[in-house]
Amino acid sequence: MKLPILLEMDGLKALVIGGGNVGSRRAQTFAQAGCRVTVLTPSSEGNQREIPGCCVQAQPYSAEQLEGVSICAAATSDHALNAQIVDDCKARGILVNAADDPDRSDYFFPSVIRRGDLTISVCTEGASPSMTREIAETLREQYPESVGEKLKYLKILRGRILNDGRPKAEQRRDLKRIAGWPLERLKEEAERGA
Ligand SMILES: C[C@@]1(CC(=O)O)c2cc3[nH]c(cc4nc(cc5[nH]c(cc(n2)[C@H]1CCC(=O)O)[C@@](C)(CC(=O)O)[C@@H]5CCC(=O)O)C(CC(=O)O)=C4CCC(=O)O)c(CCC(=O)O)c3CC(=O)O
Ligand SMILES: NC(=O)C1=CN([C@@H]2O[C@H](COP(=O)(O)OP(=O)(O)OC[C@H]3O[C@@H](n4cnc5c(N)ncnc54)[C@H](O)[C@@H]3O)[C@@H](O)[C@H]2O)C=CC1
Repeated sequence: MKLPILLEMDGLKALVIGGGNVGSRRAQTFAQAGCRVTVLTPSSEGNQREIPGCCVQAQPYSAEQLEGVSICAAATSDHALNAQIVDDCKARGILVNAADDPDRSDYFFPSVIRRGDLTISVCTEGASPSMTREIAETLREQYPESVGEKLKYLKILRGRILNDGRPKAEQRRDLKRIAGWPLERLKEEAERGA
């Protein structure tokens, strides 16, 4: 069973094998999360592709490349190779995803919507990535960028409430109440106490 948790990825070493469409997307996802990312591509593809924030190496995969790696994504179009990478990672306790094998993957890449401190993640565990995309689109409209701004003020007000020395029950009541306030009111209240 897959558990949705938010992992701190800063500084972790990630290895992506295959620098095609899917591989470069995976690599950028890791890089944006602060990982140190290496992408292995066949030497024939050499310097064809640059992937922002990633170290692209025109080298074949070998299990030695897994040294020091925390998380791995096998994204080649070679099914047998992807399966070998999964075996090698599992033998070493490294978390692994295979782009062509949801059943053997330790984790999935969901569709992610970020609005400031709000993270919404959608996944159908491979049943229908198209449906995932559709649901994510709906959520993007339902939760516009302004939600991130709201959260910024809620965080300030929450900090204040938790430090105001009142009984816990009263604080909780207020925390629930302000969560329903519109942006303007939150902003006003947060700026008033600043
Ligand atoms: C298991 C998983 C990978 C993992 O994480 O391990 C996986 C597996 C596979 N996808 C395939 C196909 C497609 N994937 C997409 C799109 C996305 N796929 C994504 C995730 C995942 N895809 C994971 C499960 C997530 C879940 O189920 O919720 C998203 C969310 C994130 C991302 O990839 O970055 C991104 C949407 C991002 C967004 O826009 O929000 C589209 C649609 C499109 O591109 O428009 C198609 C074609 C239409 C279709 O098939 O529906 C195939 C067949 C490949 C083949 O034919 O060879 C496989 C392999 C298999 O099924 O075996
Ligand atoms: N969202 C998802 O998870 C999706 C997954 N897939 C799966 O992902 C895999 C890759 O798909 P794409 O990136 O679209 O294909 P692609 O053809 O764009 O890229 C495949 C890459 O694998 C590389 N490759 C092939 N053999 C290799 C080897 N021995 N060593 C290193 N690299 C090697 C190729 O050079 C190429 O760069 C496929 O298995 C496909 O079934 C495909 C579409 C969506």
